[in-house]
Amino acid sequence: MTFNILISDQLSEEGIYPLTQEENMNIVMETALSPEELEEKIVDFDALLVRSSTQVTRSLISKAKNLKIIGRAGVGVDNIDLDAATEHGVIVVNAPNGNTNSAAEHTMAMIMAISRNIPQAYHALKNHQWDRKKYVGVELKDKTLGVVGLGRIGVEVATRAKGQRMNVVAYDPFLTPEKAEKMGIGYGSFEEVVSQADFITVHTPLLKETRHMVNADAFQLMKTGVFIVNCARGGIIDEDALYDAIVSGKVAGAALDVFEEEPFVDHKLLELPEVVATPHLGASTIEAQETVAVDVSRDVIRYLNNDLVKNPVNLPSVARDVMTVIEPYFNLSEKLGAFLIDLTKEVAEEINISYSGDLYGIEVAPLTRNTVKGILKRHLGSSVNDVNALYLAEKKDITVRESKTSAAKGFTNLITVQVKTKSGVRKVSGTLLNGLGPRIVKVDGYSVDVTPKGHMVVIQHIDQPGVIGLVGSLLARHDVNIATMQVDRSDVGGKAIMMLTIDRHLEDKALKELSGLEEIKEVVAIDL
Ligand SMILES: NC(=O)c1ccc[n+]([C@@H]2O[C@H](COP(=O)([O-])OP(=O)(O)OC[C@H]3O[C@@H](n4cnc5c(N)ncnc54)[C@H](O)[C@@H]3O)[C@@H](O)[C@H]2O)c1
Ligand SMILES: O=C(O)[C@H](O)COP(=O)(O)O
Repeated sequence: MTFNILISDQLSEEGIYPLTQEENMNIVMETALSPEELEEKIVDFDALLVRSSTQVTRSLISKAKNLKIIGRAGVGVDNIDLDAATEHGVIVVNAPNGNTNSAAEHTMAMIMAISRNIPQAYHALKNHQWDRKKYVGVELKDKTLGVVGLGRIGVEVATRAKGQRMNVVAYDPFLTPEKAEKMGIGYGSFEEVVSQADFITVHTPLLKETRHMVNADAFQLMKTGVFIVNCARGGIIDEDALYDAIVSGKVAGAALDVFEEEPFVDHKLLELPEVVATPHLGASTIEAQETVAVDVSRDVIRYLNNDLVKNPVNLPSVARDVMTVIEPYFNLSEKLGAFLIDLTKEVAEEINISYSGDLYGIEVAPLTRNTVKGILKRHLGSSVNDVNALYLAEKKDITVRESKTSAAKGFTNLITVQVKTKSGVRKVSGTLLNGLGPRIVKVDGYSVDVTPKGHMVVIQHIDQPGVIGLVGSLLARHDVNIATMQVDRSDVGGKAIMMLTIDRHLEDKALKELSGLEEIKEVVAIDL
């Protein structure tokens, strides 16, 4: 089988050498495609290799019917819609180590450039101005460098700054006092770090939590005359707030390699003489480009040849033939988790997931992550993904157990999710029906048959004549159309369940009225 590989950003030719050596890889390099052209082109490709310039959007991924892997020749994956990739069963790999050194060196170059006005003085000299007075700088020795984000690059920058005899103080949620002591640096909260520093350099990824973390409030805390460096990601620093802080004299200078919107040719920050800038060159060295391209190329080859990849971003390392089998269950597994946690309305203390039938004997860890993601999303929002779902569950002291049985109670495959909360245990089972897609087939032991999608109402009631009619007419009074209805009971006149799918979200007023009916024990509205 031949695989089509599209390279849509400028990658090192030496770096993609491993790919070119594979007989079954057809490589196309097109680095000037518009987003529309890329969406048209991607249909035929099995792999897409990018740097930071290509925006790998949900729309692009949804058009990429054959796409199996996205390789990011670099670290930051904020240009890739990871959720969309995961949902479509597309694995994302990156090259997290290959450009660390180059980015750290570039950061040091920027710190040096700005402390001694080198770009400004050079520019003046090129314009025939010999001005020694204007470009008096400051020494780095004995100054404090505040490092925000002490990961791969942050550590390298801190180490180099110590070589310049700077004092280093860092903030990173994972930084322990022991690690700081071992590195010979100080540590503190974000506020403590930015208020102590003479130079501040950021090295976090761009996340919801880090977007504009250096904002007007942060500038308020800083020393007057502070220098700001960003060789990580545009958006970590609020550019408007930085502009104001430079104009007001709070910030003496800024060195920027990255920007909120890239690329650009005009930027208001560049009109300020205190700003030095490079066009996202942190990783642009011959060495880094070769290494990152080799790293992603090798992972693409591994994945397409059914081997485990080294640097997966959105999934645990799983062979492609396994992925192909479990991919159809992704939607079902997440929906079961989301459905169940909406049903309980409480925080999970324990999660048990059992896999039966066809799923016996298959690597199901990615499905477990996906289910846990569905459960945690209710309280933690979109910060949960397949990569961090189990980690976050552990952090919240939620026990996650996975089990398998070959018998699937009459179904060819069955996933049962059980959640223990402080009020008790609830469970839901789902199956993937051949050709018909996912179905919820059991809720708390009652049999149902519902597609886990859209707006639902789950009603626990007493099995007696007239209840269905009451529910139907109450919903009709609220202009809620019932699309489907399922009923099951424990025994005649005993406990029963009614599961409705409706055409729109059930408002609180109707929900309250339903809950007020004597025959009804519990009503829950669920939107999946
Ligand atoms: N300019 C360039 O060309 C270039 C080159 C390489 C990397 N980068 C960027 O540099 C950044 C760092 O890369 P890396 O390889 O060191 O990543 P990394 O994952 O090794 O380190 C990131 C660190 O940030 C920390 N962090 C996360 N949220 C934080 C928060 N709210 N506050 C403080 N710290 C937080 C993490 O704990 C982690 O230690 C990334 O944004 C990457 O995309 C830019
Ligand atoms: O995150 C990264 O690896 C850097 O920002 C490099 O991006 P680039 O590959 O577009 O130079």
